[in-house]
Amino acid sequence: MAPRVLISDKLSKTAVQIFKDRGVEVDYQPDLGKDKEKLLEIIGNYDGLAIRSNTKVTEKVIAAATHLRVIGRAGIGVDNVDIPAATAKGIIVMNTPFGNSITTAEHAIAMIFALARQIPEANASTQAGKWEKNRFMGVEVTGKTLGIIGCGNIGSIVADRAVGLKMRVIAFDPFLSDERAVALGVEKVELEDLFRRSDFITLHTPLIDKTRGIIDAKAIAQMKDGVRIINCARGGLVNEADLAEGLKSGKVGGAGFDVFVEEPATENALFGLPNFIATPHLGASTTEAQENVALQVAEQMADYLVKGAVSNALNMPSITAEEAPRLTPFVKLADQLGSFAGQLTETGITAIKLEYEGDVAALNVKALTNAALAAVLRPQLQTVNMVSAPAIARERGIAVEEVRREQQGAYENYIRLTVTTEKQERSVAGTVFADTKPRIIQIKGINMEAELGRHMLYVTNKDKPGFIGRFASLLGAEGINIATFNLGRQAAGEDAIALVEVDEAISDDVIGRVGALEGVVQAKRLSF
Ligand SMILES: NC(=O)c1ccc[n+]([C@@H]2O[C@H](COP(=O)([O-])OP(=O)(O)OC[C@H]3O[C@@H](n4cnc5c(N)ncnc54)[C@H](O)[C@@H]3O)[C@@H](O)[C@H]2O)c1
Ligand SMILES: O=C(O)CC[C@@H](O)C(=O)O
Repeated sequence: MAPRVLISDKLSKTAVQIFKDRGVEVDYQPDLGKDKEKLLEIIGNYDGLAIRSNTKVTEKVIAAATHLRVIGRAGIGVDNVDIPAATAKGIIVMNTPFGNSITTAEHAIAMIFALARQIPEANASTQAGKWEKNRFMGVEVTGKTLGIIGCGNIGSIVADRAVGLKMRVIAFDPFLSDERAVALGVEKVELEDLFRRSDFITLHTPLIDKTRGIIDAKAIAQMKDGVRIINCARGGLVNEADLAEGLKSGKVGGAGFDVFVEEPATENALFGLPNFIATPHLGASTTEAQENVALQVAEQMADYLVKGAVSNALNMPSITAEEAPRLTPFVKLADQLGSFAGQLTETGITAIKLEYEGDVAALNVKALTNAALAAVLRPQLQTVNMVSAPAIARERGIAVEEVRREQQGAYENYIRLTVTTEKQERSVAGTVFADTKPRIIQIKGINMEAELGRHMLYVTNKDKPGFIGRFASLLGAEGINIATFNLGRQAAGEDAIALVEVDEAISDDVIGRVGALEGVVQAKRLSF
C-alpha cells in the first residue's frame, strides 16, 4: 500500500505534486493546523505529516499518531513539534534548514529601513490625506552600527547585506569563531558591548532557556537612547512588556517585530505604540522561499517513506537499512551522551572527542559520532542535525577526534564523550547492555549507572551527610515524584553527583532552590 501523507498547513502546491510523482498518497488540508480536535481524530491514518508553524505537534498528537513515521517541517524552527515525544515513538522529525534563510534575512533588512524612515506610519498618514512632511524625519543607515544577536544562517546573511549597506556590523554569538567573524566582516563582541554600541539591534537566535528574554528592561537600560530593535526570529526573545515601556518613554526609538510570544497575535501590548511595526510571522513568506521549503520537504519525506533514505533529520542519523538494527541502540547512547554534555555546556566549544571501546569500535562509528555531535550542538543551534553537525563543527572551529579501541575493558562496549570548552573539560561515558538500553556509567570520572529518562535533574554536591534528605524533602514538598535516583562520588567527603529522574519538568523556581541547598555546587534541569 502506498504511504499516506497529510499536509496540515498551507504549503506550495509543488509539494503535493512531488509526493504524487514519487508514489505517495497525499491529503492537502491547509487549514487543519488550526483545528486541534480534527487533527487528533485523523492523524492515526497517516505515515507522514508535513507542516509549517500553524500545526502544533504536541505529545497528545504524537500519542494519537499510531502509524506516523515522519514529520516534515517546511521551514526551520521546530519549536511547534515535541521532538522528544516523536523520538520516543521512533518518528523522524526533519526540517529544511536553509530554504527560507535569505528571505527571512531580507525581512529583517526591510524592517531596518521601515524603522529608519517610519514607512508604515508615513504611508498611513499620506493615504489619510495629511501630507505630514515635517513629522517623518528619518535617519540614514549608512555608518550606523547594527548589532546582531545570533550569527548563524540568517544572522550571517543579515550581516552580509548590512555590510553592503555600509553599516558597521557587530555580533554577539557565543558559538561564533573568531575566523568566521573575520570572514563575515563582523566584529565579535560581548552582549553588553553590543547593547551599549548599537543603533539597530536584530535578533537571530533560537528561543531556548538562554535566549528567552535576552532583551528585557535591564538590557534596554544599557542601550543607546533611540535604539531600534528588530525581531524576526522567535517571540519571547524580547520581553514585550519591557519593550512597551521603552517605546512609551522614547528610550527605544522603534521596533519591528515579525514574531510574538502569543501567535496568532491579534492583541498585544506593543500594538499602536510609537514607531512599532508588526508583521504576522511573514519572515519566510516569499514565493521563492515557500517553493524551496515545500519542494525540499516533500522530496525528503517521500525519499524516507518510499526508500528509507534519511536527510536533514533532527533526531536520526543517516544509516543504511543493513546497519540499522545493530547501530540503533548505540545511536541512542551517542545522542544521550551528546545531549547530556550539550545541555551542560554554556561557553564556546573548542573540541569534542569520542572514544569507542570494545564491540562498538567495529561498527560504523561515523553515524554515532554525528549523532553525538548533533546532540552536543542542539541546545545552541536549532537547525543542526546528524548530517549537518560535522560541517557546522568544522565551520565553528571545533576539533573533532574519534578514537577506536577494539579490545574490551570492563564493559563489552563503551563510548566516552569529552567536550572541551574555553573554560573546562567535561566527559561522560556510557554503554549498551544486552537489553539494548543505553546506560550512563561515568560522569566527570565518577562511576555510576543510570538510565536517562525524559525529565532529569543533575546535581553536583559535596559528599556530606544530610544532602539526600534535604534534597528529597524539597522535591517531596513540591509534589515532584522521583522515578529513579542515581548517586556516585569520587571518594568519601569529596565531589558527588546525583542524577535523578522525575516524573514532570522542574520549574525554574525549584531548580533555583535545589541549587541553593547546603552543599550543592550545581543543579541543572536536563531533558531527553
Ligand atoms: N520569522 C520567520 O518566519 C523565521 C523564518 C526562519 C527562521 N526563523 C527563526 O530565526 C532564528 C534563526 O534561524 P537560523 O536558521 O539562523 O538558525 P541557526 O541555528 O543557523 O542560528 C542560530 C544562531 O544563534 C546562536 N546562538 C545560540 N545561543 C545563543 C545565545 N545565547 N546568544 C546569542 N546567540 C546564540 C547560535 O550559535 C547560532 O549561530 C530561529 O529562531 C528560527 O526559528 C524565523
Ligand atoms: O512557515 C512559516 O511561515 C514560518 C517559518 C519560520 O518561522 C521558520 O522557523 O522556518
